[in-house]
Amino acid sequence: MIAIGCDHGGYELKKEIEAYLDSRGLEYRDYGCDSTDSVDYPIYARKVAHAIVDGECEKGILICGTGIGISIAANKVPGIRAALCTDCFCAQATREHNDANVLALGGRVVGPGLAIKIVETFLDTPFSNDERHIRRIKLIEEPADGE
Ligand SMILES: O=C(CO)[C@H](O)[C@H](O)[C@H](O)COP(=O)(O)O
Repeated sequence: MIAIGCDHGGYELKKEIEAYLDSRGLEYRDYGCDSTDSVDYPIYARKVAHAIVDGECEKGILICGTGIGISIAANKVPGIRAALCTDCFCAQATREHNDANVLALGGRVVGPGLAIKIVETFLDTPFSNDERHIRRIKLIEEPADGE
């Protein structure tokens, strides 16, 4: 299950991404917002982040105007690794290296065609399970003694 959320700056792109997920038969839960009326992105970032850390969803997609504010807010929730991506190289790398569990996008930055390729890459790329990447991800949550 994929958790998806946005603010008003990401609403239109969210609907495009949902149509793509529907076309692939991928299940998702929409945590809002529900229109282009102005709202506050941290609320939706937290809803999606908690859906993941509480185990309701495996991955999340968050969209605001730039993707910046909503990714900063999501990354405040322990266990969330939200990656703001503007290209497919970063989407692939953040899955392989960071085991990112949230993709953040800017609805005012990337067009729907590129955004959907980024979503596809993010969802279809597995974590590498490489020892060095596992070690670094653990260090994000639990810094080593003396740091
Ligand atoms: O938080 C953001 C920037 O980091 C998002 O892009 C928001 O969508 C943006 O700030 C909203 O701006 P608005 O002028 O209130 O539409």
